[in-house]
Amino acid sequence: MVSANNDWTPFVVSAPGKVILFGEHAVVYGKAAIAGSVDMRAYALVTPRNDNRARMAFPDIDIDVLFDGDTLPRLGSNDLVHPSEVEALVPEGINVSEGPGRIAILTFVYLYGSILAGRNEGAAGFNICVRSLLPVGAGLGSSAAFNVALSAALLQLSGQLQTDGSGAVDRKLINQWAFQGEQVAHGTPSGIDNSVATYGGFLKYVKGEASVSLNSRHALRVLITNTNVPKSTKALVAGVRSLRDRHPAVIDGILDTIHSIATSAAALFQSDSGDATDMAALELQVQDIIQINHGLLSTLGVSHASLERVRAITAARGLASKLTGAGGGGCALTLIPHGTPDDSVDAVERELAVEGFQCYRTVVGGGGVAITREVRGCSIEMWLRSLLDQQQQNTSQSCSDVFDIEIAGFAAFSAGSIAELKPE
Ligand SMILES: Nc1ncnc2c1ncn2[C@@H]1O[C@H](COP(=O)(O)OP(=O)(O)OP(=O)(O)O)[C@@H](O)[C@H]1O
Ligand SMILES: C[C@@](O)(CCO)CC(=O)[O-]
Ligand SMILES: [Mg+2]
Repeated sequence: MVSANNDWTPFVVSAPGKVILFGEHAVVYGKAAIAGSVDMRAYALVTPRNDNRARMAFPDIDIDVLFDGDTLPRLGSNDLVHPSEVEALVPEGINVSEGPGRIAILTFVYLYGSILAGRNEGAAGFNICVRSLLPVGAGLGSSAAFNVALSAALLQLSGQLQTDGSGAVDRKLINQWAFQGEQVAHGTPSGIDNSVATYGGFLKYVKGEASVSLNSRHALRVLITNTNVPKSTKALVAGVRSLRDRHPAVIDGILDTIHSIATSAAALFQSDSGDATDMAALELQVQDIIQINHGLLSTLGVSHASLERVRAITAARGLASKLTGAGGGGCALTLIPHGTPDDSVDAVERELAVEGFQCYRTVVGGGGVAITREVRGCSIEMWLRSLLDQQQQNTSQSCSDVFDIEIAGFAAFSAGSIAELKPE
């Protein structure tokens, strides 16, 4: 709990990005989807200050705002504000013009007003700085990782996060608030991205139902290709909605087929016996349905020439790819079947790089939201710094740009204070 004299110690919250294997867009209409976490995360560092002000620094999108605590909203449980109506709550003088910063500021103001309302009256203020290893707006759930990290940080500050005997935090509460944050950004998100960022792992998701963890015996190896073509998740989701409004029976048929793809894929992964021959057969079937799912998404109008280029390059080497996330640019996903020679994957990566695309090789699954309050033997800022240095070393060449930006921004953390990011 935050105390009046702000004698709490800094802490770090992190949450992963996600990759959708099957079911994007259809999941918005209550159909099944399959997704898992990726090993790129957003990190929020929270430090105390003594002047009743809240500083939010989001260097990845060039945002650094200092709020006077008294000007931020306090939303009681009776003040029902829909996330889409939050602009009216932003303190005067704060610029919320179009751009990535607009959504981030609106989300912060909404979550601050809702989560901290009435619970931090004695708190003297805090700094929150979020850095992410995820490309922003590329289909890997950067908004969900941001929302989960921000929600968990504010819940922790407000004293609402209960930990059980094993030290695990209340993920359900974090996920609920992160979903509200996603609504500020998208209007009608399905909730799949924030669920993966909260719980991690590899799961089947249906809106409004508890996620089902898929216990495939084999690690699912994928190549993610960022086409670097910017896209808007909100606009793409709205485009599919308008197509469905014009042709409800036709589009519902497509959404139902995508549902069948996701449910049969879930059954396939669940049936994985761990036997190598079975795995090869399973991967062949997964490759088939990757092609079919992409075809249907393309029919929904959410592919892009750059994504088709990724498909052609990978298909020439026998690998199946589909768009992942909202489409319209952003990222493609390629299954790397077990037994694919490393030099084939290297060659594909080189060909994709020639097109100006960026590749990440990863295994689907991994931990969800995590809060680090204490580290033995060093400050939390030093720990974060060395963790990021280590990740930089472990990451393939193609990620280096992302990490260079990352490490440069985090230099301020190792100095021990977020306030040193830029002079106020
Ligand atoms: N590191 C970050 N710092 C601050 N805000 C961020 C950060 N990463 C993401 N965001 C917020 O999320 C928005 C991007 O979300 P968007 O949903 O369009 O893309 P995505 O989540 O990367 O892709 P998808 O939803 O298709 O998986 C940014 O405009 C910004 O508001
Ligand atoms: C396109 C979509 O299905 C996935 C975005 O990652 C939207 C959503 O589920 O909210
Ligand atoms: Mg998003």
